[in-house]
This record gives sequence, structure tokens and C-alpha cells, in this order.
Amino acid sequence: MTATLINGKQIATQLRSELAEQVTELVSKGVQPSLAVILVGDDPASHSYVRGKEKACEKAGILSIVKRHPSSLKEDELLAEIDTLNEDSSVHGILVQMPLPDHISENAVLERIAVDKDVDGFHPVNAGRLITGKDSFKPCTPLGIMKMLEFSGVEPKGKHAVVVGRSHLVGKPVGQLLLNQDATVTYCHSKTNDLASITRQADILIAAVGRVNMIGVEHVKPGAAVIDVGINRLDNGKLSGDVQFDEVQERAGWITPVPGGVGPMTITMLLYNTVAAARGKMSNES
Ligand SMILES: Nc1nc2c(c(=O)[nH]1)N[C@@H](CN(C=O)c1ccc(C(=O)N[C@@H](CCC(=O)O)C(=O)O)cc1)CN2
Repeated sequence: MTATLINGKQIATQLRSELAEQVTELVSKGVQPSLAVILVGDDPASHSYVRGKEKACEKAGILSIVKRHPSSLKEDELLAEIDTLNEDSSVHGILVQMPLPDHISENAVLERIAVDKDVDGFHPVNAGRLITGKDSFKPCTPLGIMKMLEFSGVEPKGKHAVVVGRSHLVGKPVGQLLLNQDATVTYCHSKTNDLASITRQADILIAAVGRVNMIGVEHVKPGAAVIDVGINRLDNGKLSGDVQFDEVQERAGWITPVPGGVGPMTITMLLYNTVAAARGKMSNES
């Protein structure tokens, strides 16, 4: 068997052009969707992701405001900037690029962003609403994964989904989104015994660990949908996922590549959440 490739770049392009049309419609009604991004420090990858966000906004017609700060920025200065953006009614979405320097509390920052402008979906209120099945902003990478499954015709209902990784940003919320769509969800992590015996039961396998080539063919059930969330930079500068793509594609039913898989969907879902916020909603679904 050779897996069907889930091309995140292609899906992202289609969704971004649909979002651009929705932005044009909003602008014609006098609403200019806008996103404020705060970046602290000099991490090259974060700078590159923020440039990607800026460009994607520009292309979709969303106004992008980027506040760049040195890593010496104090936590209370960052919180004060968030307060100002929270008060500004022309700003629909706010996000703080992660990771933050060690002297700034991630929780304090995430809790400060107004819940109805939290287009990253990281605020504890949005996380709680996701768990209780209420309307909420969903974190962009997990939401992107769900869109990729939908585009590929992989329905979670009744399937066994195994999530390897339990981060707040990806692992936990993607498991919750799958559960909300009636999948049976198992979480695995660094303390899981005999990982392969569990992942081999997965109809949908989400690899979100951040360890190169961690998931090999021995971890995969024939025909499974394998979603690789890992973005690991190798010494030669190339990117590698958490999944051994060449061997796993021979066994899986569907597989996402790295690069060009989940990554481009993350920024697309940020545009999606920003358009929803500009409409005064938390989702674009009718
Ligand atoms: N506030 C946030 N911080 C971070 C998030 C987030 O969703 N919100 N996610 C990641 C970084 N990230 C967006 O911020 C992100 C990661 C990867 C990509 C992407 O398109 N990757 C490409 C490869 C790009 C490359 O060559 O480096 C791909 O996988 O094809 C976009 C956004 C952590 N921080």
C-alpha cells in the first residue's frame, strides 16, 4: 500500500483564497479584519513564522500589526501592551508568539488576552469551552489537522485516534477536537510503556512529540491516517517530522509530509480565526 499524501500546502492555498473572499465581503460592509502579533526576543524560527503570518494576512486583505521587542522586555511591559490592544476596538485578534523568554510567564500572558480576541485559542477560558463543547476559538495547529482530515474524507466518528504528545498547544487540544467528533481517543507520552502496541491500534495517529523519526513503520496500523506535527530542524538545515516518512507511507492509508503538511495549515487557521473574530464570532461555520 502507498499512502495518499495529504497536501497541507494545497489545502491551505484553497482555504486562504476562500478567506480572502470573506475578507473582501467584510471590508465592503465597513469591517477591516485586523490581527496584532507580539514577538519578543530573537529566536530565528519565531521571526520567520511571524513574517509568514504578516505575509499571509497581507495576501488575504487582513490588516497586520506586528510589535517586535527585544528579549529584555519586562513581563509587565508586555502585559501593558496586551491591555492596550484589548481596548482597541479596531483590533480583532491578538497573539503572542511562543516561546517567550524564560523571565516572562506564559500563563500570565495568555490569560491577559481578551477571550474574544484570543485567535490562538490558548486562553484557559477558550480551552475550557473546548472541553465543555461550547463555542470557542480553537488552537490553530489542532484546527488545521481537523480540516486536513475533513478534506481527505477521514471521518473521526467511531475511529480510534491515538495522540502521541500532550502539549497544551497541540496534543491535548487535538485529542479534544477528535473526541468532540466522536473518536475514541488515547493519549501517549514520554512515560507510556510499549508505545508501538498502542499506536498500532490507531486508525488516526497524530505524532506531536518533536523528536525526529520517532514514529516508524512498526508503530503504524495498515491503512491508518498518519498526521505528522513535528517540525525538527536538522544540522544540515533541512526540516524533518516525527514520522519516518519513507517507510510509513508504504503502510499508512494517508500521510502528511514535513514540510508542506500541518505547518501551512497553522497560519491558515489563524486567518480563519481572525476572520471569525472580525465577525464577532469564534468560528466561521454557519
Ligand atoms: N502563538 C503561537 N506560537 C506558536 C504557534 C502558534 O500556533 N501560536 N505555533 C508554532 C509556530 N508556528 C506558528 O506560530 C508555525 C510553525 C510552522 C509553520 C510552517 O508553515 N512550517 C512549514 C515549514 C517552515 C520552515 O521552513 O521553517 C511547514 O511545516 O511546511 C507555520 C507556523 C510555535 N509557536
